[in-house]
Amino acid sequence: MTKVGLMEREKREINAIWFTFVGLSAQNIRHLELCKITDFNALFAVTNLELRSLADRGRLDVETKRKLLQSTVILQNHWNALHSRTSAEDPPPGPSTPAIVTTSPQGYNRSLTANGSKMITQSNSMSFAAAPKSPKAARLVHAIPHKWHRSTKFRFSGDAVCHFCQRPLGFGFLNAWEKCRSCKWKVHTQCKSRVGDSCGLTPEHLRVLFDKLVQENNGGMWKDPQSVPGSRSMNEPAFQFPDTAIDSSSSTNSSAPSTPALPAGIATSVTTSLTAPYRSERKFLFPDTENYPAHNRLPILVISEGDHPTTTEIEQETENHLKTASMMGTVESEGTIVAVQEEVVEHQEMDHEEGPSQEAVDKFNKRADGGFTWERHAWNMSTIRGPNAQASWNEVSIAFDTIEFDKQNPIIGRGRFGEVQRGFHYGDVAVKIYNMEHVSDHSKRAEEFKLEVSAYKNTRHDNIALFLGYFMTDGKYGMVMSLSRGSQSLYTLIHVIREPLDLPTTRMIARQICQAVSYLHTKKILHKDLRSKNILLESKNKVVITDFGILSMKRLAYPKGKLGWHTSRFWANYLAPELAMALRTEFDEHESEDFPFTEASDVYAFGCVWFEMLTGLLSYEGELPHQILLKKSQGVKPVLPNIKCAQELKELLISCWSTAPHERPTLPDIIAKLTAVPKKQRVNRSPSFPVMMKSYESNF
Ligand SMILES: Nc1ncnc2c1ncn2[C@@H]1O[C@H](COP(=O)(O)OP(=O)(O)OP(=O)(O)O)[C@@H](O)[C@H]1O
Repeated sequence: MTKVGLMEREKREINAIWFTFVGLSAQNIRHLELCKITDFNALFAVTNLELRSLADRGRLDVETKRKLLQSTVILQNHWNALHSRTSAEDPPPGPSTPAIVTTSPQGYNRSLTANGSKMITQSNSMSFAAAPKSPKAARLVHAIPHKWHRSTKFRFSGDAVCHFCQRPLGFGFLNAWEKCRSCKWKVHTQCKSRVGDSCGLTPEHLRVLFDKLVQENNGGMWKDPQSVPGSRSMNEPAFQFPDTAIDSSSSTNSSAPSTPALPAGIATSVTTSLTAPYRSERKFLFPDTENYPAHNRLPILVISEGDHPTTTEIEQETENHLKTASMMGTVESEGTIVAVQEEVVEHQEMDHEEGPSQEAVDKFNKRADGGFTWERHAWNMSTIRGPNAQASWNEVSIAFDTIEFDKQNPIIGRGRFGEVQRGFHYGDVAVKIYNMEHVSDHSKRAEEFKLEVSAYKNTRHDNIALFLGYFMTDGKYGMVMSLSRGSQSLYTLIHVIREPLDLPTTRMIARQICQAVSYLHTKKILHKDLRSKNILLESKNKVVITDFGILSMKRLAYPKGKLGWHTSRFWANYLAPELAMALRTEFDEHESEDFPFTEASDVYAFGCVWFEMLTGLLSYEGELPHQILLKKSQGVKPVLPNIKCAQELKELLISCWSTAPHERPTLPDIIAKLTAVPKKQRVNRSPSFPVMMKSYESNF
């Protein structure tokens, strides 16, 4: 590849064109330039958080901010992929040994060719980063120093030009110029300092990358599968790996692409054009890990934007649906026309007459146990069906009109499956109104709702949101529960307020979570959606968990007619690898099986919450959901920043993230470990995302 140096002005222009292409206004771009984001290297040198705060300071609107953040991650992935390809396939002029840490799934470092480089990739084994020397947080920075050496050769010809300034290097001994041993660039000595630490990634690479990305997008909308749900056919391969000439499974000196997943189309074009002579169909895969089989291509996760816009979509659809239904009646699948009002009456009558049918209970049991792990008889059905079942349902039924809703400030928050309102029912309460639109058969909604609520109805634990009752009135399905003071979640505490948690508090909260989930497990209830958002802070010393037993494929697949699964933000971060693999591209509603949730998948999710509390970061922070799914399917684990706490606690985290579910500890084991570790420990969070990786062994 010919190397043409780009002047600073040109780099700046490319940067500006890129931002314009992403959708930033001239004012936004000026603001970023004033903040020293003048070229891609500068852009990549800031963390997501820093970029977010820059965007906030520049008053970028939510949508533009999102585009900026997403496009930066995607661009960086392309950049890394491009670098790993070109450095592997084109040496020279690529860097001879890019210092990339790659580790094996067995948990040891496969290679560490430091070589002064700071390029870091994610690892598929568990390792903790060494204590950072500098507190500067940075995303993956391409910073591989050149290995300059001063040439002493006599130059007979003056034709050769400086790769940086494009002026002749001159001839004879008199002209001072230097050559990089790795990438073979020749530059004037005075130009050397201006080239930067970008050995192996030349401005020409950058130009090609940029051209390709812009051309492929054809000036149109940013083609990110997450932001444009309908932009890609489900029949197309969802993602392609950048081909790699290095097989990391066999090489001991390999440079694995840190983020192998590239959006379809873009990935193909970039890699094809840049590396056509070396193209192979080989995919990057760690040994003994899985990948999505052809029949189960990587699914699309449609993520809520801002708070929960998908809920708004659902509400809109619901409203339209109800409007149409109230005017025309509802056409049932059998062709029967049922007036909506009659249907509501029917529900109300049913509420007080009987519990769910045996068939529904059986189906639910299958779902509750994931259809895989638990025996059907293990479900405690006495309160669902049995001699006293109806009495027990009546006991917890609350008349909707006896709840007073806060008129000033009714909504506490909205989630994917409904909204939570502040109310009064013989005391302050939280009322969660569930969206049951995913059950297309209206006559089955009440039954399905009861099955979901039954998980709450049977629980009494200090660390579980207290269920007070339920209602099913006028097509409203809701649950009344104790109002958590402050209505704050652990997520808000860690990621919004950014309250540092000391180790004793962290351990205490972790223990409470484990005790609550363990209690649920003894009741044969799986949480299925354990996340910091679903852990509410009752006080500084007490948490309660909520939102358990609700999640199902059916819920995530609603609304239909759109591609992909509709999930909350960061849902994929907590998903156990076996669940990620089970997430099919399409939902088949005739299939009774749900996700293979197990106790072990709850343990995996607990590991993620534990990680959040220890580090203040989300696992796989800053990565797009499809990348996370792909990594999980390949056994690539989250990068661990530096954490200074007892080894047992680190090991605990690692064991919770075991790829094989049976290798994860049980919750009682975790509680025992959390209790056993000496109390006087402090957590020193790393201020940054990974800095330099150390092997698993060196830490343990
Ligand atoms: N019992 C409660 N007391 C006080 N606040 C609550 C209670 N239950 C839920 N909330 C708050 O209500 C809001 C919405 O909760 P909900 O569980 O519906 O959605 P979510 O968990 O935020 O989002 P999603 O379920 O889509 O991930 C959250 O901010 C949550 O903290």
